[in-house]
Amino acid sequence: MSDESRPAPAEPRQDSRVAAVIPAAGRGVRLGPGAPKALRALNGTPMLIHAIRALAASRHVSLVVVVAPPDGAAEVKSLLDAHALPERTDFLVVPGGESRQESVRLGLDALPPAYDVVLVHDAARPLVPVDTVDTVVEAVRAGAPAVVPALPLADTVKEVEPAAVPGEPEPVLGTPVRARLRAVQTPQGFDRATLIRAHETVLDDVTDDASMVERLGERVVTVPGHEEAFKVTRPLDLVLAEAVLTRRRLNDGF
Ligand SMILES: Nc1ccn([C@@H]2O[C@H](COP(=O)(O)OP(=O)(O)OP(=O)(O)O)[C@@H](O)[C@H]2O)c(=O)n1
Ligand SMILES: C[C@](O)(CO)[C@H](O)COP(=O)(O)O
Repeated sequence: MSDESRPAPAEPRQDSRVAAVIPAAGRGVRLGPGAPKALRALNGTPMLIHAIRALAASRHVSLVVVVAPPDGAAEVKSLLDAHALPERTDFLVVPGGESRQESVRLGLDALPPAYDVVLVHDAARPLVPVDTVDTVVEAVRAGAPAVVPALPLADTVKEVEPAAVPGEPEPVLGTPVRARLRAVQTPQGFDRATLIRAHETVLDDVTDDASMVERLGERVVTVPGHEEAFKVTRPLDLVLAEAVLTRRRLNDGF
Protein backbone atom coordinates (compact mmCIF):
# COMPACT_ATOMS: atom_id res chain seq x y z
CA MET A 1 0.00 0.00 0.00
CA SER A 2 1.36 3.44 -0.90
CA ASP A 3 1.55 6.16 1.74
CA GLU A 4 -1.29 8.08 0.01
CA SER A 5 -3.76 5.15 0.01
CA ARG A 6 -3.00 4.10 3.61
CA PRO A 7 -5.90 5.11 5.97
CA ALA A 8 -5.07 8.11 8.17
CA PRO A 9 -3.92 6.92 11.61
CA ALA A 10 -6.58 7.18 14.30
CA GLU A 11 -6.19 10.25 16.53
CA PRO A 12 -5.68 9.12 20.14
CA ARG A 13 -7.78 11.07 22.65
CA GLN A 14 -5.96 10.06 25.82
CA ASP A 15 -6.61 13.33 27.70
CA SER A 16 -10.23 13.55 26.69
CA ARG A 17 -13.00 14.24 29.19
CA VAL A 18 -15.82 11.73 29.12
CA ALA A 19 -19.54 12.42 29.61
CA ALA A 20 -22.36 9.88 29.58
CA VAL A 21 -25.83 10.62 28.19
CA ILE A 22 -28.49 8.28 29.60
CA PRO A 23 -31.75 8.30 27.61
CA ALA A 24 -34.42 7.41 30.17
CA ALA A 25 -37.51 9.01 28.62
CA GLY A 26 -39.16 5.87 27.22
CA ARG A 27 -42.55 4.62 28.43
CA GLY A 28 -41.68 0.95 28.53
CA VAL A 29 -44.75 -0.19 26.59
CA ARG A 30 -43.33 -3.72 26.13
CA LEU A 31 -42.92 -4.03 29.90
CA GLY A 32 -46.66 -3.53 30.43
CA PRO A 33 -48.68 -0.89 32.31
CA GLY A 34 -46.97 1.12 35.03
CA ALA A 35 -44.59 4.00 35.60
CA PRO A 36 -42.09 4.98 32.87
CA LYS A 37 -39.66 2.04 32.59
CA ALA A 38 -36.59 3.83 33.96
CA LEU A 39 -38.46 4.73 37.15
CA ARG A 40 -39.59 1.19 37.94
CA ALA A 41 -37.82 -0.54 40.81
CA LEU A 42 -35.34 -3.41 40.65
CA ASN A 43 -34.92 -4.90 44.12
CA GLY A 44 -36.29 -1.65 45.60
CA THR A 45 -34.12 0.85 43.67
CA PRO A 46 -35.23 2.60 40.45
CA MET A 47 -33.73 1.11 37.29
CA LEU A 48 -32.41 4.57 36.39
CA ILE A 49 -30.40 4.81 39.62
CA HIS A 50 -28.83 1.41 38.88
CA ALA A 51 -27.92 2.63 35.38
CA ILE A 52 -26.47 5.93 36.64
CA ARG A 53 -24.39 4.12 39.27
CA ALA A 54 -23.13 1.68 36.62
CA LEU A 55 -21.81 4.53 34.45
CA ALA A 56 -20.57 6.70 37.32
CA ALA A 57 -18.63 3.68 38.62
CA SER A 58 -16.16 4.25 35.79
CA ARG A 59 -13.27 6.46 36.86
CA HIS A 60 -13.33 7.92 33.33
CA VAL A 61 -16.85 9.35 33.50
CA SER A 62 -17.04 12.80 35.10
CA LEU A 63 -20.49 13.96 33.91
CA VAL A 64 -23.77 12.10 33.55
CA VAL A 65 -26.63 13.74 31.61
CA VAL A 66 -29.93 12.04 32.40
CA VAL A 67 -32.67 12.47 29.80
CA ALA A 68 -35.88 12.21 31.82
CA PRO A 69 -39.43 11.47 30.68
CA PRO A 70 -40.75 14.70 29.04
CA ASP A 71 -42.87 15.67 32.07
CA GLY A 72 -40.66 13.95 34.65
CA ALA A 73 -37.49 16.04 34.98
CA ALA A 74 -38.40 17.33 38.46
CA GLU A 75 -39.17 13.79 39.67
CA VAL A 76 -35.85 12.52 38.31
CA LYS A 77 -33.94 15.39 39.98
CA SER A 78 -35.57 14.43 43.30
CA LEU A 79 -34.62 10.78 42.74
CA LEU A 80 -30.97 11.73 42.19
CA ASP A 81 -31.04 13.83 45.39
CA ALA A 82 -32.52 10.91 47.33
CA HIS A 83 -29.93 8.30 46.34
CA ALA A 84 -26.22 8.03 47.10
CA LEU A 85 -24.15 8.77 43.99
CA PRO A 86 -20.39 9.29 43.55
CA GLU A 87 -19.34 12.81 44.60
CA ARG A 88 -16.69 13.13 41.90
CA THR A 89 -19.36 12.91 39.18
CA ASP A 90 -21.50 15.86 38.02
CA PHE A 91 -25.12 15.32 37.05
CA LEU A 92 -27.53 17.16 34.75
CA VAL A 93 -31.18 16.31 34.09
CA VAL A 94 -33.01 17.39 30.93
CA PRO A 95 -36.46 16.47 29.59
CA GLY A 96 -36.55 13.94 26.75
CA GLY A 97 -38.50 13.63 23.51
CA GLU A 98 -40.86 11.41 21.55
CA SER A 99 -38.22 8.96 20.27
CA ARG A 100 -34.95 7.59 21.66
CA GLN A 101 -33.11 9.47 18.91
CA GLU A 102 -34.72 12.78 19.93
CA SER A 103 -33.99 12.12 23.60
CA VAL A 104 -30.31 11.46 22.87
CA ARG A 105 -30.14 14.66 20.81
CA LEU A 106 -31.65 16.67 23.69
CA GLY A 107 -29.02 15.15 25.99
CA LEU A 108 -26.25 16.11 23.55
CA ASP A 109 -27.60 19.68 23.39
CA ALA A 110 -27.05 19.97 27.17
CA LEU A 111 -23.38 18.86 27.09
CA PRO A 112 -20.90 21.53 28.21
CA PRO A 113 -18.06 22.16 25.70
CA ALA A 114 -15.32 20.56 27.84
CA TYR A 115 -16.37 16.98 27.00
CA ASP A 116 -14.95 15.44 23.84
CA VAL A 117 -15.88 11.77 24.36
CA VAL A 118 -19.55 10.84 24.81
CA LEU A 119 -21.08 7.58 25.95
CA VAL A 120 -24.74 6.95 25.19
CA HIS A 121 -26.22 4.40 27.56
CA ASP A 122 -29.82 3.10 27.83
CA ALA A 123 -31.37 3.47 31.28
CA ALA A 124 -32.93 0.15 30.29
CA ARG A 125 -29.51 -1.56 30.60
CA PRO A 126 -29.08 -0.97 34.35
CA LEU A 127 -26.61 -3.76 35.07
CA VAL A 128 -23.77 -3.09 32.65
CA PRO A 129 -20.49 -3.97 34.39
CA VAL A 130 -17.93 -1.19 34.85
CA ASP A 131 -15.34 -3.19 32.90
CA THR A 132 -17.54 -2.94 29.79
CA VAL A 133 -17.88 0.83 30.26
CA ASP A 134 -14.10 1.17 30.63
CA THR A 135 -13.41 -0.99 27.57
CA VAL A 136 -15.63 1.26 25.43
CA VAL A 137 -13.99 4.45 26.75
CA GLU A 138 -10.50 3.08 26.17
CA ALA A 139 -11.31 2.15 22.56
CA VAL A 140 -12.63 5.66 21.83
CA ARG A 141 -9.63 7.20 23.56
CA ALA A 142 -7.38 5.01 21.40
CA GLY A 143 -8.86 6.71 18.31
CA ALA A 144 -12.02 4.91 17.15
CA PRO A 145 -14.75 7.47 16.30
CA ALA A 146 -17.51 5.04 17.38
CA VAL A 147 -17.39 1.93 19.57
CA VAL A 148 -20.16 -0.54 20.38
CA PRO A 149 -20.11 -3.40 22.87
CA ALA A 150 -21.37 -6.52 21.11
CA LEU A 151 -22.03 -10.22 21.66
CA PRO A 152 -22.34 -13.17 19.27
CA LEU A 153 -25.90 -14.45 18.82
CA ALA A 154 -27.24 -17.62 20.40
CA ASP A 155 -30.19 -17.92 17.99
CA THR A 156 -30.20 -18.28 14.22
CA VAL A 157 -31.72 -15.16 12.60
CA LYS A 158 -34.12 -15.11 9.62
CA GLU A 159 -34.94 -12.17 7.39
CA VAL A 160 -38.70 -12.15 6.72
CA GLU A 161 -41.35 -10.21 4.88
CA PRO A 162 -43.14 -8.71 7.91
CA ALA A 163 -46.81 -9.73 8.11
CA ALA A 164 -49.42 -6.98 7.78
CA VAL A 165 -51.32 -8.59 10.66
CA PRO A 166 -49.24 -9.62 13.73
CA GLY A 167 -49.29 -13.37 14.27
CA GLU A 168 -49.83 -14.26 10.58
CA PRO A 169 -47.14 -16.53 8.98
CA GLU A 170 -44.27 -14.50 7.48
CA PRO A 171 -42.39 -15.61 4.33
CA VAL A 172 -38.70 -16.19 5.05
CA LEU A 173 -36.43 -14.28 2.68
CA GLY A 174 -33.07 -15.56 3.89
CA THR A 175 -30.76 -16.62 6.69
CA PRO A 176 -27.76 -14.35 7.35
CA VAL A 177 -24.59 -16.19 8.36
CA ARG A 178 -24.81 -16.13 12.15
CA ALA A 179 -21.08 -16.04 12.71
CA ARG A 180 -21.01 -12.58 11.08
CA LEU A 181 -23.81 -11.13 13.24
CA ARG A 182 -23.55 -9.41 16.63
CA ALA A 183 -26.16 -8.19 19.10
CA VAL A 184 -25.11 -4.71 20.15
CA GLN A 185 -25.49 -3.16 23.56
CA THR A 186 -24.74 0.13 25.27
CA PRO A 187 -22.84 2.18 26.35
CA GLN A 188 -21.89 3.10 22.81
CA GLY A 189 -18.91 5.46 22.83
CA PHE A 190 -18.18 8.31 20.42
CA ASP A 191 -15.93 11.12 19.52
CA ARG A 192 -18.29 13.97 20.42
CA ALA A 193 -17.99 15.90 17.15
CA THR A 194 -18.70 12.76 15.11
CA LEU A 195 -21.80 11.89 17.14
CA ILE A 196 -23.17 15.43 16.89
CA ARG A 197 -22.59 15.45 13.13
CA ALA A 198 -24.41 12.10 12.89
CA HIS A 199 -27.42 13.46 14.80
CA GLU A 200 -27.49 16.57 12.60
CA THR A 201 -27.24 14.52 9.39
CA VAL A 202 -29.35 11.40 9.89
CA LEU A 203 -32.98 12.37 10.36
CA ASP A 204 -34.82 9.11 9.64
CA ASP A 205 -35.62 6.63 12.40
CA VAL A 206 -32.78 4.35 13.50
CA THR A 207 -32.49 2.09 16.53
CA ASP A 208 -29.01 2.97 17.75
CA ASP A 209 -26.55 5.86 17.59
CA ALA A 210 -23.72 3.87 16.03
CA SER A 211 -25.81 3.20 12.92
CA MET A 212 -26.06 6.98 12.41
CA VAL A 213 -22.27 7.19 12.44
CA GLU A 214 -22.13 4.26 9.96
CA ARG A 215 -24.34 6.33 7.63
CA LEU A 216 -21.68 9.07 7.68
CA GLY A 217 -19.19 6.50 6.38
CA GLU A 218 -17.13 6.72 9.57
CA ARG A 219 -15.45 3.71 11.14
CA VAL A 220 -17.49 1.91 13.80
CA VAL A 221 -15.90 -0.95 15.76
CA THR A 222 -17.13 -3.46 18.29
CA VAL A 223 -15.58 -4.46 21.60
CA PRO A 224 -16.74 -7.40 23.73
CA GLY A 225 -20.11 -6.78 25.39
CA HIS A 226 -21.36 -8.54 28.52
CA GLU A 227 -24.43 -10.72 29.10
CA GLU A 228 -25.35 -8.67 32.19
CA ALA A 229 -25.64 -5.57 29.98
CA PHE A 230 -28.92 -6.97 28.58
CA LYS A 231 -31.81 -4.57 27.95
CA VAL A 232 -34.82 -4.75 30.25
CA THR A 233 -37.58 -4.82 27.64
CA ARG A 234 -40.21 -7.41 28.58
CA PRO A 235 -41.56 -8.62 31.97
CA LEU A 236 -39.23 -11.66 32.08
CA ASP A 237 -36.23 -9.31 31.88
CA LEU A 238 -37.28 -7.82 35.24
CA VAL A 239 -37.05 -11.28 36.81
CA LEU A 240 -33.59 -11.82 35.34
CA ALA A 241 -32.37 -8.35 36.42
CA GLU A 242 -33.50 -8.89 40.01
CA ALA A 243 -31.86 -12.33 40.04
CA VAL A 244 -28.56 -10.83 38.83
CA LEU A 245 -28.72 -8.15 41.55
CA THR A 246 -29.42 -10.77 44.21
CA ARG A 247 -26.48 -12.88 42.99
CA ARG A 248 -24.20 -9.85 43.09
CA ARG A 249 -25.31 -9.05 46.65
CA LEU A 250 -24.66 -12.63 47.79
CA ASN A 251 -21.24 -12.65 46.04
CA ASP A 252 -20.36 -9.35 47.75
CA GLY A 253 -21.26 -10.99 51.07
CA PHE A 254 -23.95 -8.57 52.31
N1 LIG B 1 -38.72 8.61 23.64
C1 LIG B 1 -37.78 7.84 24.16
C2 LIG B 1 -37.80 6.42 23.98
C3 LIG B 1 -36.81 5.65 24.60
N2 LIG B 1 -35.88 6.25 25.37
C4 LIG B 1 -34.88 5.45 26.09
O1 LIG B 1 -34.15 4.64 25.20
C5 LIG B 1 -33.72 3.45 25.88
C6 LIG B 1 -33.97 2.20 25.06
O2 LIG B 1 -35.32 2.18 24.71
P1 LIG B 1 -36.34 0.99 25.00
O3 LIG B 1 -35.75 -0.09 25.75
O4 LIG B 1 -37.02 0.69 23.72
O5 LIG B 1 -37.33 1.73 26.00
P2 LIG B 1 -38.82 2.17 25.77
O6 LIG B 1 -38.97 3.04 24.57
O7 LIG B 1 -39.20 2.75 27.06
O8 LIG B 1 -39.53 0.76 25.55
P3 LIG B 1 -40.84 0.40 24.72
O9 LIG B 1 -40.46 0.46 23.27
O10 LIG B 1 -41.21 -0.95 25.18
O11 LIG B 1 -41.88 1.47 25.07
C7 LIG B 1 -34.48 3.42 27.22
O12 LIG B 1 -33.56 3.69 28.26
C8 LIG B 1 -35.52 4.47 27.06
O13 LIG B 1 -35.86 5.15 28.27
C9 LIG B 1 -35.86 7.65 25.52
O14 LIG B 1 -35.00 8.18 26.22
N3 LIG B 1 -36.81 8.41 24.90
C1 LIG C 1 -29.51 1.03 21.44
C2 LIG C 1 -29.91 -0.41 21.61
O1 LIG C 1 -29.99 -0.74 22.98
C3 LIG C 1 -28.82 -1.29 21.01
O2 LIG C 1 -29.19 -2.62 21.07
C4 LIG C 1 -31.26 -0.73 20.98
O3 LIG C 1 -31.18 -0.60 19.59
C5 LIG C 1 -32.40 0.10 21.54
O4 LIG C 1 -33.58 -0.30 20.89
P1 LIG C 1 -35.04 0.04 21.42
O5 LIG C 1 -35.96 -0.15 20.25
O6 LIG C 1 -35.00 1.44 21.90
O7 LIG C 1 -35.36 -0.97 22.43
